[in-house]
Amino acid sequence: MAVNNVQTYLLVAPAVIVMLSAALFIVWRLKRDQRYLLWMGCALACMGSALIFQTTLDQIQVATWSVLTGLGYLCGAWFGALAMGSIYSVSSHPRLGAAIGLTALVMLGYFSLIKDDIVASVHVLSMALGLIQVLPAPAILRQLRKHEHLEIALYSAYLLFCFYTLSRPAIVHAIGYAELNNYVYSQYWIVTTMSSMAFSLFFTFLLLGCAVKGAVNKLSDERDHDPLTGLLNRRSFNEAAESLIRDRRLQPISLLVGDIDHFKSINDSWGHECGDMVLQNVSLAMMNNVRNKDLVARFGGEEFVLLLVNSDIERAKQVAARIREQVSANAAGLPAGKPLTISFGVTVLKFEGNLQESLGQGDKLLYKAKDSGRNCVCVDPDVGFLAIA
Ligand SMILES: Nc1nc2c(ncn2[C@@H]2O[C@H](COP(=O)(O)OP(=O)(O)OP(=O)(O)O)[C@@H](O)[C@H]2O)c(=O)[nH]1
Repeated sequence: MAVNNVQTYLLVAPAVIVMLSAALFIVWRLKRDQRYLLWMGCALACMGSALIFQTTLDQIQVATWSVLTGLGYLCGAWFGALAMGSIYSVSSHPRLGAAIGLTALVMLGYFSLIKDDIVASVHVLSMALGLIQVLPAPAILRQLRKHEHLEIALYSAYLLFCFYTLSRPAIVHAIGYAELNNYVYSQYWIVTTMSSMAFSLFFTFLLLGCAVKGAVNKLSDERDHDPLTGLLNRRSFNEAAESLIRDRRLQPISLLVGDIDHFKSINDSWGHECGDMVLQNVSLAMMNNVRNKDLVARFGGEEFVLLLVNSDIERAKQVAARIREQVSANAAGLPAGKPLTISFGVTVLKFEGNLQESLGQGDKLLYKAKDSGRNCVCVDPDVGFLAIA
């Protein structure tokens, strides 16, 4: 298995692939939550190692070791499909992939160790690799509309790679079968190693782009949302509300300031965890009663603010009443028989009016509702109190 000069040059491409896999492993280690980096790292490691090993073999050894090198390539394709499935949250059908791989290994063994037919080996391997790779593709295609440019580019490159793998028998046919008699020095081998390197570089580049994008999205999500309930926090609510208020088409806009009654006693009686669950369930009740463009925020503690677009005071009153009823009806997860109520202050925002002033007004109305015995909706300016449940 001595390596000569030509082989040294041929080793450059697979060595680059192995280095790319190391880069993906390192980024995965740093981030941990993006599994597809690990799977694609495994895919490139398997493929690169198999390419390196096969490049160092002579013609007889290529046949002798074909099952082992085939195993490397098949594992690479299997991990690659797993990576793609993981990015788009679809199944890569790993069992079916493994079954295709095992069948291919048996056929490879037959065509290299028993019948010695290198053309058949190449064809079997190419078809099996292409089929394993293509397994997650239809499911990804079905939900591709949800994704952005980067993910669409990645999918297109992957499809191209699947197509290239499946068409390899045709490439061998075009180059001429005689070439394969000196396998690792053939044009076929140069095309294979170079194209594998080009695709690996492209995939690594796109995957790292996806990883950076995912990290940025996660950071901005954490910056904008309350970690317990997933609702907007005060800062992101103010930002989003200011831009909605400036849009004349969304008028009238109403503002609801809500606060769970006697929340402290829930914590004191049933523990902080139960209090957290109540906050989550109340948030859910709020989200279930608003439309897509409306905003729901947790301003801290047990205080919530809702901004309803295209909503006059009547609709705002109805929404507040519905939330109150739902919260009281299922007590937001409290032990049976324990009452849970919520009070609201409701006001309407003027076009380009001062948001902070209106929030202050909503707060005042909320305190009025609390002073009036809680479990009610206090409406601005003179609609008065809704009935107490
Ligand atoms: N479980 C839980 N409790 C919280 C959280 N944030 C604030 N609290 C608690 O919420 C309680 C708020 O109590 P108060 O401000 O007295 O209000 P209240 O008991 O609801 O009384 P009223 O508003 O007057 O009806 C405090 O005991 C806080 O510790 C949280 O994230 N989780």
